[in-house]
Amino acid sequence: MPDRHAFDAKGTLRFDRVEILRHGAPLIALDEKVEPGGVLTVMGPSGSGKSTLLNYAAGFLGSDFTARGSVHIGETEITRLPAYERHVGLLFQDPLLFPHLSVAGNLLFALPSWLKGLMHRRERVEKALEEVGMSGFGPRDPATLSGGQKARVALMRVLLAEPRALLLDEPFSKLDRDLRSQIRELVFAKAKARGLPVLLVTHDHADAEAAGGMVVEVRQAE
Ligand SMILES: Nc1ncnc2c1ncn2[C@@H]1O[C@H](COP(=O)(O)OP(=O)(O)OP(=O)(O)O)[C@@H](O)[C@H]1O
Repeated sequence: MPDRHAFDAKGTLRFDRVEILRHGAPLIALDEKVEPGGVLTVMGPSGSGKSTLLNYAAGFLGSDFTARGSVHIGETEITRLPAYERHVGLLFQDPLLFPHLSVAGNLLFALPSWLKGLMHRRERVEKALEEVGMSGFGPRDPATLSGGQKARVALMRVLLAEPRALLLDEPFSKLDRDLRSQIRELVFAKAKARGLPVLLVTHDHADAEAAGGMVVEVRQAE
């Protein structure tokens, strides 16, 4: 049996005295936690290191940076694990759907490898589309979708991979106002229903308010 999960329990996402340095100079620091189903919002000026912080948690820190401190989900220190075993779901400004795959292909790609049987996999995908009001969209080319539809597919692609936490890097910023509030309600509701802790990076106070949790303001590094 392949490793079904590197770790199973849902848990608190915890940044334990994390400090990130760029070329040896302090960039950003975070010492906070977010409970399952909760949202922690990180706000701050452009260039203050918010995306870098998410990259550290996800395992993609660039070579210009070094980090101290650790990131945990429940009892597991994920910063000790390779990126592919961290089970964090990432959403960015752009939905980043694979252009050469259909909507269903994008979603099938995300399913964990232990989930066997093509029929079973297809059913999961169809259910995911149904969950976001997109039944029957499986064969569509992602290029033919509206911005809101792309955002919904990107969300379900992340959730189908069964993450233990969500890291959101300005995922609503390219959507116009009405759509923005719809999509963010959807993202927060799905995360809450699954008991996932969420770290949200945003410039928008309305996003922070809608998230409802604690807000941390980071400053521009000197
Ligand atoms: N891959 C990289 N290699 C080197 N420097 C980088 C890299 N990515 C970002 N930087 C630099 O690191 C600093 C922090 O960037 P980061 O993208 O984390 O900031 P941010 O707070 O997310 O900004 P924004 O709000 O504009 O998205 C910036 O000075 C940026 O130019």
